[in-house]
Amino acid sequence: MANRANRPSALNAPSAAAPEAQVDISGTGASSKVTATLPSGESVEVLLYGATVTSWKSSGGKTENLWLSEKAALDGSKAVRGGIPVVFPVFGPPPKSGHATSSLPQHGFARTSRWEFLGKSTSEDAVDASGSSVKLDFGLYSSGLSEEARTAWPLDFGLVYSVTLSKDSLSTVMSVRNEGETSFEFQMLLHTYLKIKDISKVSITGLLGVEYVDKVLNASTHKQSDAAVTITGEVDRVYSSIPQDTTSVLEDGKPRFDVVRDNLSDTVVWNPWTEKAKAMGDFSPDTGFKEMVCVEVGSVNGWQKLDKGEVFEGGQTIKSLL
Ligand SMILES: O=P(O)(O)OC[C@H]1O[C@@H](O)[C@H](O)[C@@H](O)[C@@H]1O
Repeated sequence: MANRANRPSALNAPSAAAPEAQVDISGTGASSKVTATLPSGESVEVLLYGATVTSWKSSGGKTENLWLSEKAALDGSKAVRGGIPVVFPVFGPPPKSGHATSSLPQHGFARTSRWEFLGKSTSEDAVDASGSSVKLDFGLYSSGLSEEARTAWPLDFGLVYSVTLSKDSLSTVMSVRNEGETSFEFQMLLHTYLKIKDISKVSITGLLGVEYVDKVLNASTHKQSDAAVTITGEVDRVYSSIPQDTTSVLEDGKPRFDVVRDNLSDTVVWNPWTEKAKAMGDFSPDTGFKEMVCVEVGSVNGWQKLDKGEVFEGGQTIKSLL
């Protein structure tokens, strides 16, 4: 797992001849964010609140790949509507009672907690000497939780979330460590809002034959029988135990994104469509649902269990294929 001991490193430390990625910290308090830019112009922006990736630009900085609501709260007052909110330790509404997560809000506390920036990694495999990739690490520990979250989930854990920007891809990987005496169970998910041009031209592949729970149809279970998922109304599906690693998003039949899962077997496909979009106060514009689709990788079918000292690591690499 990513190790706290070898960070933080010096920001923008001078290196040999090759140009390095630029890493800047800006803003104050809950609005603090870390921005990394490669010498070739690609960039990523991460709000410390929730360690939420709010922007990822590829093609030399010309193409924004993530959808962010015009009314997303970026001041730490609520979870960000857009980008990549981190869901932990429970996905969706928690079990009503009888589970350690039962007193938590929907999607847990990671997306509404202030994370620590641990630094940019300087190890050779993490930061390409040519400046073509840079890895940023963020940490959240039980000691850093609000009193409310700590009371609701009084377990000792450490999360390290690594965001690696490369020329045409972004990797976001979470490491969960049990730092207490007691075992705990959790779910995690990376709630990625992909920016697309026109939802009517989007198809999603890589899910054929996979079972899913349809939250729009009373949580009934179905099997994906079409090779491509198209979206013509509200969609909220939890695909589980997916054998293939890659879920692809195509626009107009052309590959737009590949979302590659790493040690995570589930994927949620979500689009709120007209009514739900309108009903969300922080979803803007109302027609924004035409320009986004959430493809959310995670471990949300059942629970991951960690005993004392154990670590779980899982994440995604998203490739922008323009
Ligand atoms: O409004 P929230 O809490 O950010 O959740 C947004 C959506 O997140 C998705 O992951 C869920 O499957 C949906 O059911 C939910 O509506």
